[in-house]
Amino acid sequence: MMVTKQDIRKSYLEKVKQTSQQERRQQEKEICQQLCQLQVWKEAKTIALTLPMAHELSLDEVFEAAQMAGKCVVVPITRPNHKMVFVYYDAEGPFEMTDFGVREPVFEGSQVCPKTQIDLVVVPGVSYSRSGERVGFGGGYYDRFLADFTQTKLSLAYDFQLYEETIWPREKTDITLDMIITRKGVDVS
Ligand SMILES: Nc1nc2c(c(=O)[nH]1)N(C=O)[C@@H](CNc1ccc(C(=O)N[C@@H](CCC(=O)O)C(=O)O)cc1)CN2
Ligand SMILES: Nc1ncnc2c1ncn2[C@@H]1O[C@H](COP(=O)(O)OP(=O)(O)OP(=O)(O)O)[C@@H](O)[C@H]1O
Repeated sequence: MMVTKQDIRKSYLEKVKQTSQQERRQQEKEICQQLCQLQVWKEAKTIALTLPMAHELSLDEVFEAAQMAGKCVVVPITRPNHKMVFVYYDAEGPFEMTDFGVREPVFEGSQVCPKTQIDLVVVPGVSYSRSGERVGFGGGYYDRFLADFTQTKLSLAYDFQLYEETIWPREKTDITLDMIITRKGVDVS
C-alpha cells in the first residue's frame, strides 16, 4: 500500500481530534521542558517560532520560556511564491488573519530578521520520522526557507506524530531536521 503525504495529513488530524486537550497540554509542557534543557536552546539568542493553528502543537509554553530567558523571538510572514520571511515578534501587533487561519504580523512596518541572525528554528509540521524527515501542511514554505539555512532546525512532536520509519514518499526538496523533541526526549537523525 502506498502512503501519501496527504494520507499522513488526514491521519494526523484524526489523531489530534482523538487526543484530549488535557493530554495535549501535558505533552506540550513536557516537550517544552525537554527543549529548554538543550544546549542549542540555552545558547540561542534569536529563535524562530510560529503563531498557532488550532490543531497544532501549542507553542505557548515555548514563547513564555523564550521571553523569560530574554531571547529574541521571530515569526514568519508568508510572501508570494511560497516564500517566507521572519520578522521580530511584537505581541501588540498589528496582525492580520491569513486564508490558512494563522495570525501573521502585518508585513508593512515589520522589521525583517536576516536569516543569518536566526540561531534556532522550531519547524511546524504534521508528522516526523526518527530519521528527521518531516511532513508539513503542503505549502513547501519551510523546505524553501531551510534550503540554505545553516543553524539548528528542530521540531516538537506529540508522541503520535513520530513514526519509526519514513513511510511516505521523500521528495528531493524535503529538508531533514537536526532534531525532533517529544516529551520523552530528543531524537536525532
Ligand atoms: N502555525 C503555522 N504557521 C505557519 C506554517 C505552519 O505550518 N504553521 N507554515 C508552514 O509552512 C507556513 C504557512 N503554511 C501554509 C501551508 C499551506 C498553505 C496552503 O494554502 N495550502 C494549500 C494546499 C497546498 C498547496 O498546493 O499549496 C491549501 O490548503 O489549499 C498555506 C500556508 C507559515 N506559517
Ligand atoms: N526548495 C524548493 N524549491 C522548489 N519547490 C519546492 C521546494 N521545497 C518544496 N517544494 C515544493 O513545494 C510543494 C510542497 O512541498 P511539501 O509537500 O514537502 O510541503 P510541506 O513540507 O508539507 O510544507 P511546509 O514546508 O510549508 O510546512 C511540493 O510540490 C514541493 O516539491
